[in-house]
Amino acid sequence: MAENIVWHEHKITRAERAANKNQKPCLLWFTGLSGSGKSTIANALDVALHQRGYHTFLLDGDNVRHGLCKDLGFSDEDRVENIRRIGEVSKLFTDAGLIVLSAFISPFTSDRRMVRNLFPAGEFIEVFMDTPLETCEARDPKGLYEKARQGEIKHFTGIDSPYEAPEHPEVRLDTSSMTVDECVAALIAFMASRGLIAD
Ligand SMILES: Nc1ncnc2c1ncn2[C@@H]1O[C@H](COP(=O)(O)OS(=O)(=O)O)[C@@H](OP(=O)(O)O)[C@H]1O
Ligand SMILES: Nc1ncnc2c1ncn2[C@@H]1O[C@H](COP(=O)(O)OP(=O)(O)O)[C@@H](O)[C@H]1O
Repeated sequence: MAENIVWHEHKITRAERAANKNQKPCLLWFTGLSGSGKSTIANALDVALHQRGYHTFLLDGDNVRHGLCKDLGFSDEDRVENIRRIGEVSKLFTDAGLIVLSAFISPFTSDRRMVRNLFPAGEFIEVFMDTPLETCEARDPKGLYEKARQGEIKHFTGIDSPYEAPEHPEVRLDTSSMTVDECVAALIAFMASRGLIAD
């Protein structure tokens, strides 16, 4: 498909764009079940980084599915395409020099690996929201587990569609035992330990 298309190098490099922002771009990839806290923690980290003066952007499942991915559903095939598009968009935003936070269920290991492989070593940070299904289901913030249990929603992750848990995430957070502030502190500490933000 891309055989007659030539890649154009930009005059301003990725490194120059980041240097103007005084920061190191990276992608924090939040993965986990619905209700595991991806959106809550990504938003809280976004606020914390923004307050420290960093230039960030947050990509979130529900919002992206209203626009860029509104043609996609929840079949395995559509989820693969969803993550492919979001990975590419995340890459573009980091090329622009931003710290990107992406929060999607992203249930398949191979798709998360594909996104990781778009990035130089150390710039992709997998954040596994390792909150037990029972906690997510008890929270049921959108009433979707209830509908899935009653068969009103098919292919719901964790119920009748698989979630392949990351084996070696950079960060693992369980929001059944950690507060929002503790999760944010753990992420800030991790980023500082990797030199992505100042101590
Ligand atoms: N069948 C099914 N399975 C899982 N989730 C469902 C489904 N139908 C709708 N929803 C809602 O869509 C949100 C997940 O979208 P994602 O783009 O993150 O999913 S995926 O990464 O492509 O698997 C998810 O949002 P979160 O609760 O924020 O995870 C749900 O609100
Ligand atoms: N420690 C915690 N961390 C994150 N969310 C929590 C925590 N305790 C309770 N919650 C609640 O759990 C729900 C998580 O939902 P959400 O962040 O939308 O998850 P996801 O984006 O993974 O679907 C929210 O209603 C949030 O207020």
